[in-house]
Amino acid sequence: MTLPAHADLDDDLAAERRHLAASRDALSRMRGRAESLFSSSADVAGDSFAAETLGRALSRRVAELADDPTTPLFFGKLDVQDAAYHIGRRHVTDDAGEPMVLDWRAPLSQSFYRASVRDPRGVSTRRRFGFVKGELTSFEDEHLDRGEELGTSSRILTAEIERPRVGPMRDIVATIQPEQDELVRADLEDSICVQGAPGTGKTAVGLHRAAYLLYVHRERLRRSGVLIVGPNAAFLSYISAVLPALGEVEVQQSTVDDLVARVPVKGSDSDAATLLKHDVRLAEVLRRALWSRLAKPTEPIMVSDGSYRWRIDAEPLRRIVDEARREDLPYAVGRERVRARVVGLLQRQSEYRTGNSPGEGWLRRMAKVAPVRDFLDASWPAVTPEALVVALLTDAALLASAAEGILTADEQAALLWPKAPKTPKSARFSAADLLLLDEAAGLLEREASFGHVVVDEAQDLSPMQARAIARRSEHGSITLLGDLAQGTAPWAAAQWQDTLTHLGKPDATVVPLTVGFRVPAAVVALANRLLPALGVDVPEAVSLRRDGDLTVVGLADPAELDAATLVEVTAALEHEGSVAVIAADAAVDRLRGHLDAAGLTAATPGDVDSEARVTVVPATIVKGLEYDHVIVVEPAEIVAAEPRGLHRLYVVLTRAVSRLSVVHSAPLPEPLTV
Ligand SMILES: Nc1ncnc2c1ncn2[C@@H]1O[C@H](COP(=O)(O)OP(=O)(O)OP(=O)(O)O)[C@@H](O)[C@H]1O
Repeated sequence: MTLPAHADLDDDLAAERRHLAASRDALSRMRGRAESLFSSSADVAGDSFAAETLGRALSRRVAELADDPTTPLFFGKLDVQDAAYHIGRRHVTDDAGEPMVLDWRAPLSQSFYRASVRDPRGVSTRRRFGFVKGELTSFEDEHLDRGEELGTSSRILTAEIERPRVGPMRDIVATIQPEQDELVRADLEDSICVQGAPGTGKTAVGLHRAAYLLYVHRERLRRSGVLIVGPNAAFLSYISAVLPALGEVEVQQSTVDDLVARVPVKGSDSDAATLLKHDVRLAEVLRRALWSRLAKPTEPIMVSDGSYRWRIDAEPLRRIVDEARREDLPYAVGRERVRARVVGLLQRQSEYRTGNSPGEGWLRRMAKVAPVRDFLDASWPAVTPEALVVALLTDAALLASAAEGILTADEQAALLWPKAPKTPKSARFSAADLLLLDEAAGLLEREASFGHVVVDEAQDLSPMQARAIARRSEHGSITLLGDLAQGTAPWAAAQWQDTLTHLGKPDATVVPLTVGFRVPAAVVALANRLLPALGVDVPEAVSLRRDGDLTVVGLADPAELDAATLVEVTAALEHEGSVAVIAADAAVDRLRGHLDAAGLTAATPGDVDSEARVTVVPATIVKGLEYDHVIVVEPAEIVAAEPRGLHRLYVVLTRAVSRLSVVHSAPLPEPLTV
């Protein structure tokens, strides 16, 4: 890289700062215009509905144009032929509508992420800016036309990756890497599955992909919606600021549990029942139980409309039911189809007899008369998801016939409730029952489909959870993000193909990410010792980070654990950045109490606004999170706490951005000691 003379550098920097100041002014004028439109929207819109719609659009626009003074408006510049383009978080135009900053998602901006010496895409110079709290402080040029390319040795990239973490997750628009960019900008039609070791940027890629797709397919995706699914509330709040920072304020973020929460959870299950309810075989059992409700019509329908009597024989009724069944419609839709065809037959008889077409009112009345209703209730009875699930879990004979050849007698016994509720509505459903209810609802009626769904930590999806997501992405595409080595659920996937099939996207490509941006090499090396014991075939991560520290504190006496943890926490607080104590769930309260007694009030994960620098995190909810300094307390206890404890430990050990301390009194789990 050639360094320009000092004076030129200073001139350049001064010019860039002027451009930044001018862009900030321009953005503030754009926002001012949007605000004044917003405040007058009630006067210009014709009616209250239009005013509301317009008002919503404009207030969204105002929110999108918010300027965060602590983040730079642009982070890069491209010289392409004779023109220069600044690349930033959103478009900024001057009063004449000329671009001052290009949105990072614009087609031209792609070159910022992808241009290389081998494929310069017309770019002669790429400039990256260094910022401190929104102030432009430096830049770094790559003259691609002179064969200069920094790749991952860029000083600005390194600084960004090594920057201490505080608060919630931040966007990575300034430093998206070429292999990440390919995923971010994949076509809306493409469903992709990203297998990546811890800290390779899967979450970051998923969120940026959502923002990118919303930019390119704004209208379409605003109508159908974009959904982000994450493992728990703490994780969702950790990532919640990323999309708004990119100007996207309308993306729904949810856990799978919340997605299917049609009734409150009041009951619980045995482990065996839980496993079964997450098992894909239950989908078929439910399907059979539902359709077994159909009964062949044996009686004719006789209807009188006041003037005439009509009759439909059992035979044509049987035909109607059989035909509708063959059409493979959702159950409730099929029922309405049958009703409409019966009314159609009555209508034809009426036309034949009277020579006139009956009116709308007559048709509506016929659809509801008692004989038609009775016929439907007998041969295609109405049912709610609650009623179907309760029937299946309380009626041994129904379960036996629906599960024949699918579930063993023991499995059926594990599912049956000891006592039937008074009514389906009063049933005490468990968390796993919600999946059955959702499956049942999907058999009855089609779910509205999102345009795109991003699923994070997807290795933990059970088949039935995957099906719940499939129903919500039937007409859209998905981005599946995960790491088979981090699978901790009892049903965690051993290979992606099964999950993709349950998601209804068997043809999605599985793309690996292997460059680690979080965990320092020394810590990765420790965690990787667990990999052979995890029973999955995944590529190891290669850490970009050479810095970082690993300390192992072995104690003779378990009574010293808390005090030793406090010593590590106190030492960690000497450094900048966040500190987490991660321990087996059962040890969390004890450790928190000990820190508290020493005057250190720790935050809980998910409390992103907390002032506290130390967070005590139960091992079971630390997935997806990261902290500068992590103190892992008693790994053996974390492993012993659950069947897939080694996988959990792998997750726990890979949360550290800079430093990891392991404090233990029990022997370290075997794979770590080799
Ligand atoms: N291109 C990049 N530039 C700068 N930072 C990056 C880049 N890619 C990822 N990071 C950072 O690396 C860290 C890890 O990223 P992320 O959480 O997305 O990884 P992950 O693969 O989802 O990890 P896990 O498997 O543990 O959930 C984050 O702090 C993220 O901001």
